[in-house]
Amino acid sequence: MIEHDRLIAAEPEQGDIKIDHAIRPRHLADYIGQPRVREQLEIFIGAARLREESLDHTLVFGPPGLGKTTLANIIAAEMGVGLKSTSGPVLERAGDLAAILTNLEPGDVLFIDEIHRLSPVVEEVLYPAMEDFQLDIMIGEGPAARSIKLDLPRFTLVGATTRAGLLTSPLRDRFGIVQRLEFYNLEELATIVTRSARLLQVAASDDGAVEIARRSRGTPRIANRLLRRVRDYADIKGEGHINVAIADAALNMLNVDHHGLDHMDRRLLLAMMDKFDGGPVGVDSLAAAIGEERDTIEDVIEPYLIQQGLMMRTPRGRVVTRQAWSHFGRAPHEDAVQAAGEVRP
Ligand SMILES: Nc1ncnc2c1ncn2[C@@H]1O[C@H](COP(=O)(O)OP(=O)(O)OP(=O)(O)O)[C@@H](O)[C@H]1O
Ligand SMILES: [Mg+2]
Repeated sequence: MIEHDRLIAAEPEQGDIKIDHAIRPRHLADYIGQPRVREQLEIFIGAARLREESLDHTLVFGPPGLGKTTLANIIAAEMGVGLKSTSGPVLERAGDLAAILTNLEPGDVLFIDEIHRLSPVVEEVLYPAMEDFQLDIMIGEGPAARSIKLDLPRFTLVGATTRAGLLTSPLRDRFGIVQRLEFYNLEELATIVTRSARLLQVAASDDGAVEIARRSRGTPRIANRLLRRVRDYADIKGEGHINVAIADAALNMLNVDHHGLDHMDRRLLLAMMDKFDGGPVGVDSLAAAIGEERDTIEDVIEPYLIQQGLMMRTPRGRVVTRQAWSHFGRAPHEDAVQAAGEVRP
């Protein structure tokens, strides 16, 4: 079962959505970690409120589950304005975006998730809307076609994407504020687990929370999901109390290793070692070897492994590091280690 549904997948799943409303932070003060993002937004939001203006358009990027949607909601709440949400793939035609734009109230936040997936025609409509708060759209076809211009209320566009590099540069240039979310450290994740446990009325010791945090891949969504699974285990085997022993036993049972790596991570690293001698290997070959989409590797799996120093991107392709070989108890392949630019200790 666990082999199919990826326990530590960073994308939301059904169970996440159910408890999400209970634990999702609503205000900047409850948003744990990301100190640089929080500090900047506090200033920008404070200044915009002081001047009674709308906040500049804001782009938030980072791997799945780090808190982009949460941040969009917080921005609207802190500005005291409404939020309308949509996403890149949903907006198929220019008219879809026009309908949303003409429905905005002054000051509203328009949240566009997966903004790198907007179609070019929709992007064209977005440019004058962002820059001049004008809707400029063609209606009808052939000789009867005409262009109409409408004034829009001032609004704040909040765009979210897993990789800023996927945005076209005219779109990226139209954001006044750009925030990059980083993986969370152990202490921050433990604070998130403790907070969620409190809100869900689960008894968790500090060391139990730390153990869950350690194995959460730097990602709050995964931390909250592991907390739920460990709670189930604790209900049956630990009289409802989560401590370090219960957390460890539950996570071992769930196949999440001490590094927080799951079978997808392991499969990727093992394929690099076993099939490609540790690399360098191109991402497309790697995708074919493990039967995953290239995008999944680039957006979901690889960022954390790179951040943890288990693999690297080099101009010649991906390589595993010395640390990865030792994680799996193997002798490093010296060519690969050299390709990673690592010198013999
Ligand atoms: N800074 C934070 N402090 C506390 N909890 C957080 C924080 N960031 C995210 N979370 C929790 O993690 C969950 C996932 O966050 P969110 O849905 O905002 O991620 P996302 O970046 O939008 O992911 P995706 O790329 O899949 O859309 C939320 O339900 C929220 O409860
Ligand atoms: Mg989201």
